[in-house]
Amino acid sequence: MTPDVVVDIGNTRLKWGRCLGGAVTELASLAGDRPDEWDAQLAKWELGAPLNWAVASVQPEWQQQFTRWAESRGDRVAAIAHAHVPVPTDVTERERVGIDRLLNALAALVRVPAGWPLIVIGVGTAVTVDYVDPAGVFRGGAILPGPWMMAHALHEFTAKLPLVEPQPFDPDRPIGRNTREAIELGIQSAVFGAADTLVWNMSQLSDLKPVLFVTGGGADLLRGVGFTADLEGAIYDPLLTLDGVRLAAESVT
Ligand SMILES: Nc1ncnc2c1ncn2[C@@H]1O[C@H](COP(=O)(O)OP(=O)(O)O)[C@@H](O)[C@H]1O
Ligand SMILES: CC(C)(COP(=O)(O)O)[C@@H](O)C(=O)NCCC(=O)O
Repeated sequence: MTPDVVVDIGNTRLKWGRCLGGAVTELASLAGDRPDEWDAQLAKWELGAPLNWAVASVQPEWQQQFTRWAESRGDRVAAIAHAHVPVPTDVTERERVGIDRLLNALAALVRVPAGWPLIVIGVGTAVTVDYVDPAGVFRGGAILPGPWMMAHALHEFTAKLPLVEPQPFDPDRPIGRNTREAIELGIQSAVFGAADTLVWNMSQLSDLKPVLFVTGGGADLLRGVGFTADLEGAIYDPLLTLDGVRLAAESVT
């Protein structure tokens, strides 16, 4: 099917991608459980009915609510399942891999000539770092708490730590001089340090230099950082998952 809008439902935000001319051209990041926001976004994009939606989700409750809302408008909603993602995997439980991780791999694979190893970092509620080998096989990766989850955990599990908004990594600030700066630096270092180590370890799996993709609502927190690994290139693409949904929708009849 050819969707009018693709949807990526994460654990914090519901993302819409407007599709025009075989590409995702615009992104909207919306609340996962706010039909009033969805109505407003439709009006903003001046979209009528009936629409074709392709939806991929790692949050089943929001997916149900979204599907009910769209179907009540008379729209068609295609749910993207693992079987729709034409990316071979070498993992022990393919069906349990977050579909967003597989969709990122699919979209990354079409952006790079065949034969290159790929690494995809997703910075959202969780951070994921995944490896696609030179044969195009998704080999799995790592999952760690995302920056906002870390900020919330530090605030909620302590008496004295304020809730801090994660900030972009700043290599010129190696020391936090007050509580807030110390938390910001701790979160930046946790995310970048983990990502950098994982990327380096994954880069050792092949003689070819990997191409790195960074996506997710928090991708900007890593923008401009220098990774230790020797990379063929680093591509920051906030539309990666949504483009994966669009590509997977081609497998839906
Ligand atoms: N408390 C929060 N926790 C997580 N993300 C938040 C929070 N508040 C705002 N955000 C925003 O939500 C987005 C989360 O990234 P996104 O990739 O959409 O995550 P997910 O796919 O897990 O829903 C970020 O753009 C961030 O700015
Ligand atoms: C790891 C994730 C929580 C990331 O989700 P997000 O941060 O995008 O909301 C999601 O991909 C997920 O629920 N995965 C299931 C387990 C797995 O991928 O193995």
